[in-house]
Amino acid sequence: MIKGKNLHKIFESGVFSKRKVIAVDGVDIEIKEGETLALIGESGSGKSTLGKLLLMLTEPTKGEVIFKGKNLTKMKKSELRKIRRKMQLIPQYPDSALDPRWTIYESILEPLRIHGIGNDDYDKIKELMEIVGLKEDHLNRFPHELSGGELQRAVIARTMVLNPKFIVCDEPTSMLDVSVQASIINLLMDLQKERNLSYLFITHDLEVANIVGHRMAVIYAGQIVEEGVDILDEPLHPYTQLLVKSLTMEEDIADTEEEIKKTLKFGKGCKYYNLCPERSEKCLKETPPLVELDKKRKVRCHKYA
Ligand SMILES: Nc1ncnc2c1ncn2[C@@H]1O[C@H](COP(=O)(O)OP(=O)(O)OP(=O)(O)O)[C@@H](O)[C@H]1O
Repeated sequence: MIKGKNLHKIFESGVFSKRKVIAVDGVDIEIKEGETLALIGESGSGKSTLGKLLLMLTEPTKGEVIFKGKNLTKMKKSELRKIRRKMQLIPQYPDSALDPRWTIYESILEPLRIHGIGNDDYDKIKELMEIVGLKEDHLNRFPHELSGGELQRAVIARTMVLNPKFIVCDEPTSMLDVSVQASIINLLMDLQKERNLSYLFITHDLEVANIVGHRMAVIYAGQIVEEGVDILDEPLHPYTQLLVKSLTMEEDIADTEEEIKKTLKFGKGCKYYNLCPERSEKCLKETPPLVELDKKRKVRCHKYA
């Protein structure tokens, strides 16, 4: 369904002395039809940037995005606009996705207007409300008149109105009460089954990733360090092992966010070198490749190369 090939995103900031941040550093990724790839990593590891690259909401510095066999990176803007309908984002903050001055009906209708598909489609939108678990009465309300969970359901309805095929769910439940999180996750999973959707599900919550993901990818400092199935049962990369231990509070990962920031400009060698308990000379000199092992697992660590 969608592939990212050798994706890079370098951000430059500063007027006089340019500071470079390598937010995504050579990522190869593929999500099949009807599949969820759960992308896990800490704050600043490049999850959202990778999601935006796949949606072409940000242009890759290097690399390609292929959607249903078409190379989006080489496409004219007008062509890309048509394809964008099929690729949508469910953001972390539902209130930022809806205009506070518009009713929920107007917000859900807007994508249809933008893409020139409809100016008024009350019946379709009413049906969508039912599908996402909202009432017809919600359509006349403004965003501030909805709870966090209801707002996220309205955002999901707005996303679904265009019948997308691929959706980046960027921490869609992290701002919600724990009691509401499960119902939103269930809704997304039901919609996936009914509509054969493909998801990139971004989260820093390993338990959520385990529930939603058919496969999982772990990202550290802009690079995928481990990818495959049953990762949490048998983590192979030292960083994934740390994440899994942090679940049971055996390890604290408070220092890693700071360390990620330092390594975003790192050149040669393994980016996890400074924190790795199993580092060797080779890890400092050579960037480990992402090698494919058996059991459908890929790992970026010299131990397995
Ligand atoms: N527009 C931008 N300009 C400059 N730097 C950016 C920009 N967007 C992201 N970055 C930097 O790129 C790195 C990766 O950011 P990104 O938002 O992708 O991480 P993340 O894993 O999604 O984090 P979080 O979980 O906190 O959302 C960070 O160092 C961030 O500061």
